[in-house]
Amino acid sequence: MPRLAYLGPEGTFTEEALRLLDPAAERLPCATVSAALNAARKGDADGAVVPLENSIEGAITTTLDEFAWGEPLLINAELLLPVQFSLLARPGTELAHIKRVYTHPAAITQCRAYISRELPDAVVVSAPSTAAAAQEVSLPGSPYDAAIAARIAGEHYGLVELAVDIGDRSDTVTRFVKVSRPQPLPEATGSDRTTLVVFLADDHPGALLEMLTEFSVRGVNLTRIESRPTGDGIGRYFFHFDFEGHVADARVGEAIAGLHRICGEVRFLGSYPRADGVAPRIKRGTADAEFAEAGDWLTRVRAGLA
Ligand SMILES: O=C(O)C(=O)Cc1ccccc1
Repeated sequence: MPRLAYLGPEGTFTEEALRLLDPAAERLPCATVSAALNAARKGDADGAVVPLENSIEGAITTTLDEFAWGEPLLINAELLLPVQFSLLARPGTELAHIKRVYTHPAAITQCRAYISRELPDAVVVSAPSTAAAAQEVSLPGSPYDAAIAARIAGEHYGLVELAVDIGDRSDTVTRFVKVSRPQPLPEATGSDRTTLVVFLADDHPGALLEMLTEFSVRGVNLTRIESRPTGDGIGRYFFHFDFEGHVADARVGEAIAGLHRICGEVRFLGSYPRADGVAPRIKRGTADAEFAEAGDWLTRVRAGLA
């Protein structure tokens, strides 16, 4: 039974994602995304489940940066989870008396309209996770009057639900990934995604275009691109890419080998089945058989046989 670290404590959305990804896993709650990933790196856990992006606010930057800098980890599964937020408070609290709200930053950005409409004078403070916020609010001497978290977190920590489904949109989805220390990749399924981090060799006009060209000429469709600061000064960035396909696919392998040739460093972060099951549209000339046939043709040309 694998042991999986996750952003805890009990009752986070990440825990819900973990339970869906691996119902049999033993769960190791951690205080932060970094702590969960380090537990996987050090071997305290076999892997970790962390949030990567959501459909409103985009990337969870702590996760992106951890993947780029720490000891290498490989993503081996992803999950798309619809999330619903509740306003939770100690029994007896009235909406009118809520002055301090505690929750995870991703929940703050996804409940902006509700907060400004219903709690215009409340101070909203960032918590390590939604469940950590609910746990804190449940303490009798807590400086916070309410938490925004999953309904299940309210049940777990003995809070009452003052409002349900308070997200700005009811169709918000968060994408979670399961990672582990480097190990054999999941097999290609025909509906896969690959994730990479790329550092430039040097800054020059067209550097981004050159990277994109490696994908474009091989018919590889990007599903996410993000630039993140390297920390070496203003204007210094590295890049995160998600794209369709598995590294076992010829077009994907050739594209990332191309990036390896022209970039400073390419960190491979895994090929894994897509949660939505969408299969890529293969552009003419980019199927495995066409790459193989072109390779055979080149061999004949080089042998003076063509
Ligand atoms: O804090 C949590 O419960 C998390 O798992 C992170 C998060 C927060 C808000 C939306 C999705 C995930």
